[in-house]
Amino acid sequence: MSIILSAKNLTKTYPGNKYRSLINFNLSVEKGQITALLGESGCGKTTALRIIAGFESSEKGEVIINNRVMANERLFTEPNNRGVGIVFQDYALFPHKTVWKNIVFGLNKLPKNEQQSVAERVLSLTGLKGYENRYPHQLSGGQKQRVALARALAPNPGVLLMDEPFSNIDSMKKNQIREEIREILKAAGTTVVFVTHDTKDVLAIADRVAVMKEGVLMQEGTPKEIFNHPANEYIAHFFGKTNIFKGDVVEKGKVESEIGVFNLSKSKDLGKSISISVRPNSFLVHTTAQTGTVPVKVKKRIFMGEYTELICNTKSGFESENDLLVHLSPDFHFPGDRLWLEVDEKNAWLMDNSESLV
Ligand SMILES: Nc1ncnc2c1ncn2[C@@H]1O[C@H](COP(=O)(O)OP(=O)(O)OP(=O)(O)O)[C@@H](O)[C@H]1O
Repeated sequence: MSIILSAKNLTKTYPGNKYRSLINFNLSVEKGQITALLGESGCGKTTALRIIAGFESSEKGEVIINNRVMANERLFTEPNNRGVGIVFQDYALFPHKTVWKNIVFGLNKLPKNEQQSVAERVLSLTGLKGYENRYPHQLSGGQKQRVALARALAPNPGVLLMDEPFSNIDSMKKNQIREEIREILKAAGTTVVFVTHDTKDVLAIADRVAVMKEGVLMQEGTPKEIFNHPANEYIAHFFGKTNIFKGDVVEKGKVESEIGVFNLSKSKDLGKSISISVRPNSFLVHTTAQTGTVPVKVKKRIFMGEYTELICNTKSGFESENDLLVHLSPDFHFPGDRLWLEVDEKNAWLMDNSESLV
């Protein structure tokens, strides 16, 4: 697979700020891949996207697109010469131009007949045939987004950059629109980097995800890898609900904790503290005490449709302040407020507490 986009050591301090908004940011994106930059507000994801697009400069490092160095310490290529398409958060459609005119706007270097065939291709790709003569105000949010996408795809960009593409779509429609967008992007074979703070966007459309915090890319991988094997507690929490238990390395390769004893593949110093992440649906749940189980007291049951969320107290004596989340099938009935939990080795993910950056 060939690398279409590579960002190396991008670093940014905005004028007047005492902190760096982006710190040694590295990313490689393969052809046809959809990569998400994920993180909470202010973590630097838009800054990374804007540097790749050429709307901001980096203090050091370089941006390479399609084997061409677009920016480094000596050179800077303007955004319109980078071969990137951009879909802005607010779509930035021209309000007084029809859908058709919005789409052909960036094609003015092509002869008229080619403009026509490209526009027809992207209209059909984005399911907008029949809407050519409408104005943006005559479209739904999802349709506007597809026009923005059609306009960005029309010049056949090497890389498409999207800033929070689903933030203006109401939540009822989001799932359907995410699926449509993924299908369009995959059908076009486009290489994409998009920014989001919503893990649901990532799980629905991304092939890979880069999780960021305070200007640093902390972990990069497939959504499944990051969900199952987060590098640290922050990522474990960010990527869906989880329970964190503390454990200690008691002998070489063994971690002892409140929720059980686990094997550790990497060698760690004796006495070292380890965090154990267990997703709420990963417990084996018993209604009676068994060896190797931990008793919990159920404080609250919340019906969530596909599952029931239990909020429990753990630790012997039930005095812990820490809530523990358990997801059960709504059909799982149990009398009273006591359950016994067990964690299978394969469902426990052990992390070094040092938040070491991967
Ligand atoms: N033009 C600017 N001037 C000064 N500081 C800025 C500028 N743009 C962004 N910042 C700061 O840089 C940091 C990262 O901002 P950035 O917009 O990249 O974050 P983000 O992760 O995209 O956040 P959001 O999800 O809220 O858009 C923030 O602390 C922000 O206040």
